[in-house]
Amino acid sequence: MILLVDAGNTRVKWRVVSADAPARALAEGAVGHAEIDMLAAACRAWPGLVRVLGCNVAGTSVAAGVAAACAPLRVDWLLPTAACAGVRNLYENPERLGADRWAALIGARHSHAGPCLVVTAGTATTVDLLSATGDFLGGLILPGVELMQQALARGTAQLPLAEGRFEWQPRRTVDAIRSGCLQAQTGAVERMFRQIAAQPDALCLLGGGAADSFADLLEVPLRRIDNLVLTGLGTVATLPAPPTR
Ligand SMILES: Nc1ncnc2c1ncn2[C@@H]1O[C@H](COP(=O)(O)OP(=O)(O)O)[C@@H](O)[C@H]1O
Ligand SMILES: CC(C)(COP(=O)(O)O)[C@@H](O)C(=O)NCCC(=O)O
Ligand SMILES: [K+]
Repeated sequence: MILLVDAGNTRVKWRVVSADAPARALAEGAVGHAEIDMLAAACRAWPGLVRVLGCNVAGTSVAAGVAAACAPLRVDWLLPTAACAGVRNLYENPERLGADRWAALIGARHSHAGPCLVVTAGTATTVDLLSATGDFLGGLILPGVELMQQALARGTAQLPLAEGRFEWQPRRTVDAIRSGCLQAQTGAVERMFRQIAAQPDALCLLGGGAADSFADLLEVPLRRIDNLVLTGLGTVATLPAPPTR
């Protein structure tokens, strides 16, 4: 059995899979950075674990926390490369791509045969173009929904950090903030989708902790997929020599 770990800037998502069927989750969960030691309980609950494969974009102390929770198993961290599992990485500097984006692109390639827009709405929102032939063409990074709202509250005198709701014609400050942030997310997605919209089977794959806040607003062919990063890591786990450190 294998433990897959997606260490993001807000939460660490994990999934236990069997080595023969890494696409099927036997168990999964998510923990905040302050509770990473709870991963140790997952490790103890699955004594058949022989391997941990992860990706980390949350810095060295989160990586160290994951490593400590998984010990004595060692954690192999996915390294973005120029090509892996049928996906070609056209980033100018392939290794500079976030490892979570790379894993999600690999997951997308193995979930949908046509061209797709891979959207992960987490701390940041990423909007990545994957061609019908498996080329990662490039993508956007924007502040996630919560980060956008926090930035407005932090950077202004009059804007609160309060619950608003989406309105097409907002007439209260809190609704104007919420709607502005959600329109920014959906606008970015829909504009990027235009680049593949005319191709057969073009699809937007959407996941991440904030995905539900704007999924219903998106006017593109959409499939909600939770934890595409972990799906991609499951695919990488089947490779004879996965690019890890
Ligand atoms: N229970 C939750 N805990 C934390 N964030 C949540 C939760 N439910 C939804 N969210 C939203 O999900 C975002 C984090 O999503 P996630 O996919 O875990 O991000 P990351 O991969 O960056 O760690 C938060 O910014 C917040 O908007
Ligand atoms: C863009 C990200 C911050 C997204 O992180 P997340 O929201 O999943 O925590 C992360 O993928 C990252 O740090 N990327 C490195 C830079 C890049 O992908 O170009
Ligand atoms: K993200």
